[in-house]
Amino acid sequence: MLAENAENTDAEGDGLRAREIRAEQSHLDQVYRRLEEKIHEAEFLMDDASKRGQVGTPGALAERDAQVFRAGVHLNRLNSEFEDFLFGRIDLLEGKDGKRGPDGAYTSVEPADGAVRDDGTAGIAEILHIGRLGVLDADYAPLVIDWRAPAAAPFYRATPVAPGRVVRRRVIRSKGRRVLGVEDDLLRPELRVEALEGGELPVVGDGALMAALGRARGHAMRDIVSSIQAEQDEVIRAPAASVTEVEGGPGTGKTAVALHRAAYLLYQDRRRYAGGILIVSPTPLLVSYTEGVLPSLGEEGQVAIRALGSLAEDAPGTRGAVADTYDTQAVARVKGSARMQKVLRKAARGALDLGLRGPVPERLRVVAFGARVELGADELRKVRQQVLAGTAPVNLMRPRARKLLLDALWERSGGARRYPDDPELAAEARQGFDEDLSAEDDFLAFLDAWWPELTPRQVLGAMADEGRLARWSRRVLRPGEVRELARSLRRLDDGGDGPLSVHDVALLDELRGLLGAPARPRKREADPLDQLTGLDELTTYADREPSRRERTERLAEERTEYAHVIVDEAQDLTPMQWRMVGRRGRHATWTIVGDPAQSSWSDPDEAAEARDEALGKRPRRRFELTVNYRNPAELAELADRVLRLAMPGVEPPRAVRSTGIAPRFAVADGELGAAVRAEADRLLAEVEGTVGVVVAMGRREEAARWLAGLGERVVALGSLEAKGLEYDATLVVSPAQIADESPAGLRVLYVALTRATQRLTVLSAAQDLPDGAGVPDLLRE
Ligand SMILES: Nc1ncnc2c1ncn2[C@@H]1O[C@H](COP(=O)(O)OP(=O)(O)OP(=O)(O)O)[C@@H](O)[C@H]1O
Repeated sequence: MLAENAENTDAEGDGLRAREIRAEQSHLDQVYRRLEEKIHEAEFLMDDASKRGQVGTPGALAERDAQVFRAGVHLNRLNSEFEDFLFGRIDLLEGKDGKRGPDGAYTSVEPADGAVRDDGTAGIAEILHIGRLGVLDADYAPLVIDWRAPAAAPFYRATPVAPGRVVRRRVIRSKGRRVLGVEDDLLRPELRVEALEGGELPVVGDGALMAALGRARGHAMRDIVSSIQAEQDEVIRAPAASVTEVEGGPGTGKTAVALHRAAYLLYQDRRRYAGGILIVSPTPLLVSYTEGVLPSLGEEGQVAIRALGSLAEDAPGTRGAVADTYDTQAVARVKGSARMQKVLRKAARGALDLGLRGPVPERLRVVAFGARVELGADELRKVRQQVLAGTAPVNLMRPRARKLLLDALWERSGGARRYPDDPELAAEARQGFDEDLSAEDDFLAFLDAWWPELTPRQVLGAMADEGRLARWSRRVLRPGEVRELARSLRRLDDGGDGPLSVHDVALLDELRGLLGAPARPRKREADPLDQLTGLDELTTYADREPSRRERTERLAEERTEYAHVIVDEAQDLTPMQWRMVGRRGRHATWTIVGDPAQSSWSDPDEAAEARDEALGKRPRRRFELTVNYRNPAELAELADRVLRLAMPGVEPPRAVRSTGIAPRFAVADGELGAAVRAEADRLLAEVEGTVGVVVAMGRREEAARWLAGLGERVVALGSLEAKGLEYDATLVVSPAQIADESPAGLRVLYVALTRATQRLTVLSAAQDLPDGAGVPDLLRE
């Protein structure tokens, strides 16, 4: 039965494989028995705690709550249905010293002096099984080591060149409680080794990595926990402090590494990262593609994966702001530019005069000391300018505006001259004057209308007026840029409501800072602890104690700062987006992954400056990933031709796989839509998994119509949406059109050509100038 799953056709190999699978099965059975015991323990603890009386000192109750919370998290993790709880094993030589770490494993990486005997034989001294969580048996001996524990590092790091104590590395493939297969790598082939169980150390098959890479793709990314490679492992386990920067070409595992690093950091210092880890992704498509990876590693809750277009969604002042539309490349360039800071600053101030919240009064009349006192338009303007000379956020300047208005009214009323010889009486009179006026409805109504509380959306909406925008952006934007920007903002109505683009969101976030957060609406939200644990049937001490509860609510609601920020596809952030992300990590440590050769931003220097500003003076640690795990060599070679045009001199990553299948070149002679559909259909027949059809951004909607009815395995994508994603097969439609769409078009085309794990078809239209073999001009050698 088990042997059915074996891939080895050789009968002897089959027998060996089946025997080794049985051995791992018996270990897995033992692990599950122990897990069940732990689950019962955790359930008992929860049950017991919730039954206990709701009395006691606040300290004791809070401690009990914490215990229940921990047990709940633990229980949830144990109960998760992992596809492969146990996935690895290493057989190790005796270590240099006999010390054991907290997980029960020996800590030494290097073998003891006598571990290899003079005659080239050696004995296995220790076996470690590696899995998603650590499990100890009843005697505290390790049954499974958590993949993030130091003792598990040799599983990922050992190579034949530097094997350390590792003799054999085994990848175990299991589903639920069943072991399906094993694949071994022998790291010390020169030795004759006795297994710990006796007999010669058996070795089954090879190429666990290749087997993993060849499997068909679905619409979700898988974790790579069983086959992380040494250079990737170094990034994942790099110290958390300061900034870790990772560069690598397409398919080198940058996104995968970033996600595994989040899980590693949580394991390493859970208390610190309770402050939250933010992962910033360029598109909602990439967010949904990667979302399942962390839960599969046993981690959720403390990690927020957000698309750039929804980063401001939870912040007070921009709540609900989510991008759902696109800008043209020209408009995106203006909105993303660092120059927008100046324009927005002027807009935030200038918008006070626009009557966005009702007519702006031109004079202020009050009655003081039995007489009418009035400030006219000129005086009001002067007061406004005086207030705006400050640096506080505009909405928070209102108390100062009130104070300066009262000063001016006091002056005008002659109040200052009434008590020339008695400063004490004068001060008292002034206080009475201020109190009387401040309580007057008319004065308050004036203040509301004259210094209205503005929202970021209102100000952004106000920028749709070209004349006004031209005033606010004088000497900053060119007239053509002003026209395009104003036109794009006409999607918004007078109040600023309407569809937002991803670049609008960064502008709103900037305006939020310039205006200051408005007063917080009072509302009861779900307890964050409940969301983490699913413990909603329990009430906790914190629930019953209102001030603590409010504080917890407020913190969760206002989480715009994180303890660690991970930026994926960092090469694409515009300067304004760097500012938005930077505001969320002012006190954070950072991991930044990206590939300059895939950048769709046209001014890399400007973006680099903004990135430096966001990261400040923190020291940086740099890593490079060099192996392409996604594209077969045949497809990578084609993409490299575009890389040479886009970024001459840049070294492409090394593709590790070859399928023997060259890319296909087709030419659309007649109607483009029919050709796209026919080629997509052809790819669907050739691969089991997904097919991505990449078109120029301007063709997205058309393409979706062309493919209608072909089923869920095929998706139409604009070139910029393809970022970070992968498909079994890709159809790239009109390389020339993709390349011509923006100044960074060649790099965007490079992204499109590097999405496929198996097959690639390039479909040319007339503008691609295909040669006799259908190879478009841009892709010829
Ligand atoms: N060590 C590994 N074992 C198995 N699969 C891997 C490994 N490293 C990467 N992969 C696979 O290679 C593919 C590419 O990984 P990933 O998307 O993280 O690369 P990337 O560097 O972010 O690519 P891009 O820059 O093109 O977005 C994924 O399918 C990933 O699962």
